[in-house]
Amino acid sequence: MPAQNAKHASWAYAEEHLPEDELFAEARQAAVDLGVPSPSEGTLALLTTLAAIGPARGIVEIGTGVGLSGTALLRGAAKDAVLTGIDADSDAVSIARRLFRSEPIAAAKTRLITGKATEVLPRLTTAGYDLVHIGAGVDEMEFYAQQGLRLLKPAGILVISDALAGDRVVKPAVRDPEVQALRAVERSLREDQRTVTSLLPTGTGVLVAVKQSRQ
Ligand SMILES: C[S@@+](CC[C@H](N)C(=O)[O-])C[C@H]1O[C@@H](n2cnc3c(N)ncnc32)[C@H](O)[C@@H]1O
Repeated sequence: MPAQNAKHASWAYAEEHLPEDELFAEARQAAVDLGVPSPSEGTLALLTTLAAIGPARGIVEIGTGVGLSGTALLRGAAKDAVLTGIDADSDAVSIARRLFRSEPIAAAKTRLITGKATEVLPRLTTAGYDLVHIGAGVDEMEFYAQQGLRLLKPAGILVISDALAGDRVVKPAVRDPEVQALRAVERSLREDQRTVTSLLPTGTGVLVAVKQSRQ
């Protein structure tokens, strides 16, 4: 098998590492009907794993959509965790609310806010959270990332999903504003003395930055 094909086969194999349950399959269909993109299976498994570190108690999510990623985060988080989910689309928020109600782990652990992340984030408590997931469009990506670092406690985890915008970030000829914003945020987090980072090929790319606790 040529190296490129083998690499793709490994990526696909890793994506299917954790089989999805019926609840997620239904939520995926609701997302398709609404026209909201969903995180990949591998991305959801990674979110559950990252939330299990600590485990996370305070979680903020930008772009909760129909609630797949929020549910994945709560499956790994502490029993008394609270997820503050922000989404500008009220239809998506209604579906997320239903999903959280059908998921025993997520019941009563979510605070959903319908609104623009640029307006909601500044109102949240500095150093009050263990994990921030940025799963929304990239119109204000640098602002979201800086707000994320402000919200995190030391050793908190910042996760940006769809960090490779499909496969567009890796193509030098692609220079549209969305791709440029993702390249810029990758560089700024990598160069930020407060963080250690890793860019993973999971799903459509996941950038993970941990806010260092040592000075
Ligand atoms: C890729 S979808 C998120 C999917 C979601 N994580 C899930 O698991 O279902 C992106 C979501 O971000 C929301 N969004 C986009 N820009 C936003 C903004 N500025 N503030 C809040 N939400 C935003 C969209 O309404 C959409 O639901």
